[in-house]
Amino acid sequence: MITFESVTKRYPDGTTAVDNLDLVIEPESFTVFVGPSGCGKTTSMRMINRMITPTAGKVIVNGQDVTRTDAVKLRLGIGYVIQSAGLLPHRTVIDNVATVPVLRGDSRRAARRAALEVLERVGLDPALATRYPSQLSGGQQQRVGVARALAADPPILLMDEPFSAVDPVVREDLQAEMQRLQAQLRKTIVFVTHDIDEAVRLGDRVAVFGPHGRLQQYADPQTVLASPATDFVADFVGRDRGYRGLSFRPADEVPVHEVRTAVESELAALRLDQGEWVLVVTEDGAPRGWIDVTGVEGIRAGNTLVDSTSAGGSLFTRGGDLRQALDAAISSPSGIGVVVDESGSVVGGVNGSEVIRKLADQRQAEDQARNRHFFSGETAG
Ligand SMILES: Nc1ncnc2c1ncn2[C@@H]1O[C@H](COP(=O)(O)OP(=O)(O)OP(=O)(O)O)[C@@H](O)[C@H]1O
Repeated sequence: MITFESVTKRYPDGTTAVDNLDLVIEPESFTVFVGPSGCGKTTSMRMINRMITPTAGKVIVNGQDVTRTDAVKLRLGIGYVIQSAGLLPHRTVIDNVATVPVLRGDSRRAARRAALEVLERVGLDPALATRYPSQLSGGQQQRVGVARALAADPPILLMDEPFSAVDPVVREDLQAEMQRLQAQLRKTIVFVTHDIDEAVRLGDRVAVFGPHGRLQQYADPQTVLASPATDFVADFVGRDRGYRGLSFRPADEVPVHEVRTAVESELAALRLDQGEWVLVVTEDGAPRGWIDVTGVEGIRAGNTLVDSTSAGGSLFTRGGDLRQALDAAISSPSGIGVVVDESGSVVGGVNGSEVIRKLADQRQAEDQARNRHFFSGETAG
């Protein structure tokens, strides 16, 4: 069991990321933390494995206050899957999966044999085991990320927006795979997403986070949908369900703006204003996450790129629909949805309010067309 007891996290710059959180996560349950970007989901999750320590209150895992447990031992019992899969690029798939068991003291041979079994379990062809991560598709990499987290057979699995960066079809496959796995394995899973559809589909329990890191509702998915506890939840749930209609509308008229980008080696020298965000990209132009002034300070102080950037959510591949464009915008800490081309390189950004405006324009044009048919005596199609 995982318990949050009056947990607050305030960052040194004064941001309250999590405000007085009380939450009990039952063993073997699938709990989803959902809410828009910046409402404290990731911070809450990272307090479970002690990547972040609370400012006040306690996080208790299996009866022990995590700040009083040995961090290494604690993490051996907690698998962790992140959006970009976090695979080691210079190790083969099988060695990525075998990493933790080897660290734990298993022989390399035994760890590799077990890794092959886990790969099969997550639906990956064992023939891929000798490839390097860059030789896999995004969806396959995420499966390897899940396999790696499962390899040490931890009772708890933390998953932070694990499927946000893959396209919607692959994402549905991965969700179905997760449901199948959970039915077999019965782990205690905590899963972060900004997508209410994903939350409702996967969760036994859904925790909806709102502004300033305040928990708005914690209930089973049906209750969240049918009886939202606050106006915020009603708006979030209602708005997001309205998105479904967006999937049929192309986004090709939504303006794509230039976004400021930087590669890792340029970060320490960046000068940013408070509230300004820069998109970090690889040498090939693929997105790696957003950075703000606090992140740049972190880089200068020697923190890693992963610790200094916000992964952001889903990407919008040029040519996609309005839902994907809006999804990218609301899941991004900067409010700008990242647009990539077919090869995954950044081409610019879309703005959430412009996506909504485009939708309103399209609906208005359709209404006018219907009225024209009506007044001319034709039947609308
Ligand atoms: N290291 C940090 N220093 C200062 N503020 C931070 C730090 N990490 C997160 N924050 C702030 O805390 C708040 C909560 O962030 P958190 O990442 O937990 O939210 P989230 O809901 O997971 O959002 P996202 O989905 O974008 O990651 C945000 O306002 C964020 O800017």
